[in-house]
Formats: sequence, structure tokens, C-alpha cells
Amino acid sequence: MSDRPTSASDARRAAVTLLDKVLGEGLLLAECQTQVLERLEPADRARAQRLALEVLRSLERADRVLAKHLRKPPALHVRNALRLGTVELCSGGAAHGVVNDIVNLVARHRRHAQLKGLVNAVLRKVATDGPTEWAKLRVPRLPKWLRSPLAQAWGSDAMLAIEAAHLKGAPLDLSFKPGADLSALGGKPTPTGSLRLDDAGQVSALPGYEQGDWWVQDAAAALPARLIHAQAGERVLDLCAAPGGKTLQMAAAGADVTAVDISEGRLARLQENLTRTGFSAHVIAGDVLAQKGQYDAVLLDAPCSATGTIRRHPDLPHAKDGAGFGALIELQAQMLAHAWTLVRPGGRLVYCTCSLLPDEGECQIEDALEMFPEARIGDRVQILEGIDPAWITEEGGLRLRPDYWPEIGGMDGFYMAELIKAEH
Ligand SMILES: C[S@@+](CC[C@H](N)C(=O)[O-])C[C@H]1O[C@@H](n2cnc3c(N)ncnc32)[C@H](O)[C@@H]1O
Repeated sequence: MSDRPTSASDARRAAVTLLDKVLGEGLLLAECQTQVLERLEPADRARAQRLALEVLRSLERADRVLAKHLRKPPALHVRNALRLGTVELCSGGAAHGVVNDIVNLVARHRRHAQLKGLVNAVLRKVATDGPTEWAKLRVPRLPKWLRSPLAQAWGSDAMLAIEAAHLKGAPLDLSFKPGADLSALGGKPTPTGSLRLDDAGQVSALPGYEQGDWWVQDAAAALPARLIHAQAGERVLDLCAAPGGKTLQMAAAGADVTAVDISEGRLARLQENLTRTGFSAHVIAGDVLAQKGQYDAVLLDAPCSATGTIRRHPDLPHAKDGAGFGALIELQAQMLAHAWTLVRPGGRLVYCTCSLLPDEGECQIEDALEMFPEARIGDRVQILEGIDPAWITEEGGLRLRPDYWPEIGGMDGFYMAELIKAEH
């Protein structure tokens, strides 16, 4: 057999490097993948990403299978190579190709080359026993730092259902221009009016992408803009707007949108999205807390733990430990209080976060209703298309979770609520 690396080997090597960065350095994939994947061909880049995501989703299972064959865990890089091999072997990968590739990957590493014999022996055992064992393993659980507060908030049955949704991953949801012909895409409408594709492949190769007929937006993430219900000609402020999914929805409704975000890099993506779709908005690079003026409607999509997006970002629970969440919750409260000053009398504000933690959702709105005497909760949530009334919360917001819609592929976790400002 030749030892020459193939394109599959390049993808595997890159996947292991990504795992080293997430599990060793606490980086999110979004923070390291551009650099790690830049030298790969597009197909290998996609393959490396997919492999890293699969391992992160199934990490607990891979470790359980490997634990039987290892007296003590080896160095992280070797462990990650073994995890990748295990996940591939247990999900139908051809044993010969996978084992050889992973062994070569370790053999080429200066510091770990002497472990190639161990890797070979372990993966051969995994190839024999792993696949049958795999099917019997429990659904991987979230790490304790996150599982405990979520189980406390939603109960232990819901927790298991959320974890099952995380393991399944997410379909691709699109929002689209009114009247766009999407028939070439296939897909099915969600109850809330997004278009859902199950096996989408490369997004930019899909029909209608170049023409800007649609943009990628999870069905749950499309609801805050439905809730604010921007009207043609209204002055709307989109705070924390980039990369612009909600800006596009409100611009599509004909509103006069001002989009604010602090990140120049993310605003460049918002601008690309505006150009591709042909919509326009005033774009401001700046801090929410420095904004001035009065608007008919303000949408605040505050920075948050992003714990509602784990089915698409399984790196998050492994890279983070919740240490920064207290500061985020404080910032959300400050942003909400400032955003409220930007709403004209009689106007409205929609607050939302892609978080599963009530501290970043329900609690923020409960506090706001106490602190802003001229605020009341809006009732548009009750007439939103496709909403289960059970999702409406005690204070009148909307709680969405990944375990909702299990039969059609779930949705991101989200919280949103509309506050109406009194006229006088
Ligand atoms: C949840 S994302 C927004 C997603 C966006 N609304 C959409 O629908 O595409 C949160 C955004 O908040 C921005 N952000 C964080 N702190 C900010 C601040 N102090 N002022 C303005 N934007 C901020 C981040 O750059 C990030 O783009």
C-alpha cells in the first residue's frame, strides 16, 4: 500500500487539527476554521468540517468505545485522531482506508509517531466491535456546566429530547423574497413559512443563490422579524444586525431599516447579503449603547451564549465553560434598557436571543416589564403563523427549543418578546 497522502487524508488531518483547537485551546470552529482549512480544496474543506462536526456531536460515544481499549487516554492529538477514526468506523466508514489513514496521520507526527502501533491496534479492535456497540450507546449528554441549568429550566425529559435534537443536527432553512420562484430548490415549507431543505449540499451552488432570491436563516431565527411586523415606510432600527438575516426580512417588507453592529467583519457579510439580494439599509458600524434617535420599531438580537444553536454548532459546549455568560447577561440588560430609549412613544421593541437559558430570555423581559413603566407586552405573538400556543411563555414571550418539531427536523432554540411603548 502506498503511504502517499490522499485528499481524504488531508481532510482527516485538518479535522483532527480542528478538534485539537476546539478541545485543547477552547476555540470555536468559527474562530479557527478559516486558518486551518485555507489550503484545502473546497471539497476537502467541506469534508474536514463535516468530520469535525460529527466527532463533536458524538464525542461521548467515541470516548466510551475507546475507553475499553485504552488503559489511559493518550495525548490530545492522538486521542482526537482515535476519536475521528472511531466515529468514522462506527458510522459505516471502510475499515481499511480509515485505519491506514489515521495510523499514517499519527506516524507523521514528530512527537507522537511512536504511538502508531497503539493506534493501529486500537482502531482494528474498534473496527470489529465498535459498530454493534455504537448503536446501543446512549445519546451524548451536554457537559455538566450547561446540562444542569438547562435541565433545571426545562426538566429532565425535555433535556433528553434537546440532546437527541443536538445529535441529529439541523436541516437548511431559507427565508426568501416575496414572490420568488423556489420550485427548483425542492424542499418543504415549515409551519412558520420558511423553506426547509434536508440535504442541501453547497449553499452557494443552489438555484437562486446568485440571483439573491433567498438567504439562509433557521426557521426559529426568522420569527423575531415576523413578530416585529415591520411595515413599508416605517423607520426600523436593527441592533446587533450582522450578518443581516433579520435586516433582509425587514427590508423585504419595505421598511426603512438602519442596521447597527460593532463588528466590521460581520458587517461586510451583511453588506454582501444586501448586495446579493438587492435590498438596501443604512449600515452603521458602532456600539448599540452609543445609538441615538427615535424609531417606530427596534429589533435587538443581543449577543448571547448561543446555546440554542448547538445542533449546528456542536463545538460550543466543548469549547466553552459558561465563564463569560454572566457578563453577557449584564450586557443584554444594558442593551435592552438603551434600546428602549430609542423606541418612539407608541412604537415597539422586539428583544431576542438564540439562547436556551431563561436568564438571557424570559428573565430579561420580566425585569424590563418591571423597570419600564410605559412598557406592556405585545400580543402579536398569539397570531404568528405556525406557532404552538404552548410555546408562549407566562410573561407573554415566545420560547422555542431544538426539540420542537421533532418530526420535521427541529428548530434552533430561541427566545423573543415584543414590548409596546405607551403613547404618552
Ligand atoms: C446574534 S448575532 C446577530 C445576528 C443578526 N441579528 C442576524 O439576524 O443575522 C449578535 C451580533 O451582536 C454584535 N454585537 C455584539 N456586541 C455589540 C455591541 N456592543 N454593539 C453592537 N453590536 C454588537 C455581534 O457583532 C454580532 O454580530
